[in-house]
Amino acid sequence: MSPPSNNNPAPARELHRFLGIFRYTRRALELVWQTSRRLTFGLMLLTVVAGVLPAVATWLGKLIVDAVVAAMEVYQASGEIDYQPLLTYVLLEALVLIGISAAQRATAAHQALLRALLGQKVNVMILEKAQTLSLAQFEDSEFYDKLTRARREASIRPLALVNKTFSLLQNTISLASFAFLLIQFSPWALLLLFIGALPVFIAEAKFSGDAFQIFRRRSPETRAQMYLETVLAREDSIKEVKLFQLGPLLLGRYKGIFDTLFKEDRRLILRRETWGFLLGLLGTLTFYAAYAWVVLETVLGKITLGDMTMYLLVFKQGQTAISTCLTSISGMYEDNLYLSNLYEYLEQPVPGETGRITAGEKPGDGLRFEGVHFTYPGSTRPAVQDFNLHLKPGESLALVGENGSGKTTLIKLLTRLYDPDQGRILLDGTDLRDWNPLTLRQRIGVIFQDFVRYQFLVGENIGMGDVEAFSDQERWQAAAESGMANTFIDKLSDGYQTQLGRWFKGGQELSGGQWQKIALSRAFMREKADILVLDEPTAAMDAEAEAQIFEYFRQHTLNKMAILISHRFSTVRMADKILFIQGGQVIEQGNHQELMAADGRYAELFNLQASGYR
Ligand SMILES: Nc1ncnc2c1ncn2[C@@H]1O[C@H](COP(=O)(O)OP(=O)(O)OP(=O)(O)O)[C@@H](O)[C@H]1O
Repeated sequence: MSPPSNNNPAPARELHRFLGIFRYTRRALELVWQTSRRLTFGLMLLTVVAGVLPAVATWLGKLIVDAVVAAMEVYQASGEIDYQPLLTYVLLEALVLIGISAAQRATAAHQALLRALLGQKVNVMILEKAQTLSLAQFEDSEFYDKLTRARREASIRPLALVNKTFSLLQNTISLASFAFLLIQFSPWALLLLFIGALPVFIAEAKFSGDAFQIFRRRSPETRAQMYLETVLAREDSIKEVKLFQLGPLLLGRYKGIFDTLFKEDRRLILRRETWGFLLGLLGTLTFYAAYAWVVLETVLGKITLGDMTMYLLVFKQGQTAISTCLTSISGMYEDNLYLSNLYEYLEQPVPGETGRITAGEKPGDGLRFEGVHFTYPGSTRPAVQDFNLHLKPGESLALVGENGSGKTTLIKLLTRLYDPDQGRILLDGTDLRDWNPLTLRQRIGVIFQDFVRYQFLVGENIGMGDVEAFSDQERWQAAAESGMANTFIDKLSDGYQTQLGRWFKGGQELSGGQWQKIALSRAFMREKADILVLDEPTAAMDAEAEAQIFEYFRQHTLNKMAILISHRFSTVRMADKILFIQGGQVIEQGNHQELMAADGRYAELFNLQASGYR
């Protein structure tokens, strides 16, 4: 926020801030217009019709009363009654009221259709944007807040804003037509109408601004509540919650957050409504002042009885129109504030992946890490330091080291989920940053330790490894054989067509090791990739299965580069090259024999594990 300046007094600044927030109205209108021109146009037309008709009805009311008075006079003088004009006016008024009701229904239908279309459009925009963002952005809690807020609120807000804009337009038209009628009584009456409404308007604007500030400020608490809801009611956490009896503890936290938020809400609601009532009283007082004035003028014979009914109605409806306008404006202000969040998210700068190279300068050179350093955003400790490596096609590499030593981070750098802070990574002699990101990703196949368990068919879960062969059943089977998943898949009720997971009807849950075999098969789908990485996806398998898988993996990757991360030294020993990593740095390297001969950390841990198996 800019510091207050002396020549810009506080109320002016407040007003500027208030008006500035309306800048999203135009964008919301554009969005709605792009969603459906026909529906938006229909809505506009209906708005104008619904805006004019109430004044017409009021005016017809006056004509009816005056015609009644005239007819009564004629009847008293001549004993005759002329029904014709009276019935015509009554019929006309009935038609106008039918018109108003039809316009209201049609508006509701247009709004409902637009809401559905717009909700879908905004959600797709949010999800498409998510595809362009970097992993770092997803891991940034502030950014994640923005995304959550955008998803939660924004799909309904644009239409709400447009509806309010139209309602404002409609009421302004009504108000103009009422003003046209009222000004014939007295311009002062018109002024009175507006002055009466002003205090409520100011209060509304202030309080809706406060409400949004609260909403924005408490976003971390709201997220904490959402998280607790997930933990308390999701299949993957409920096991622990039950067994550790965490329910009351977590529910207590959940309620605690609500109580704090509620106190703040209550204060705001009470202040808002009390001030609304007090300032609204001013409106009521002005109405009755006008009432007395109109009545007096009628008694003095300056206006007719029909005029009196009309002016009173105009004044009353005018007040309602003004207060609806004000509610619309303060609602629009609120919607605009929420939309600002959606646009902040949509306009989040996308990391520029500008590389175009599709073939390296030195084909066949393989992979090189040269003096690579990397620290995670927001962290002070480097996760990778001065890392050097050369891996040639046909070689296999194993990364070993304690938890948190930086192994996964190296893979994230290799796959460009992050870029190094210093140094560079080369593939076939060309910096990864110069490679076309799509070509690069096609050359790499990775299964992370937290691979995704897609709640899809078994075959599709494997097919995910190569989108071009997503539905290719023969390829699924070949990959499943390599990943050693075929034996248990054949025993499933629908084989490769079995639905996995518990989210959908008939879904079957697999064991941890079985899921890992599915993930491995997914890696084997990636036939075109020449760098294959397995980041501990075999931890849940028995040692024999893991050793078998790696043997198979090695045979299938003869001309490729294979990188595996494992805490099992019995498997690691098979690799051509082994790097022992500690604190993001290589402390020992060589093949198994060399490292054993060196008798360092590797040898120590290898012997420790081997003695465990004895
Ligand atoms: N997204 C992240 N943001 C910030 N720091 C991170 C992030 N991921 C990992 N780290 C930190 O970076 C360091 C290296 O983590 P990394 O995941 O690379 O370890 P690892 O060797 O793969 O461990 P493990 O054997 O447990 O899988 C750790 O200190 C960790 O706390």
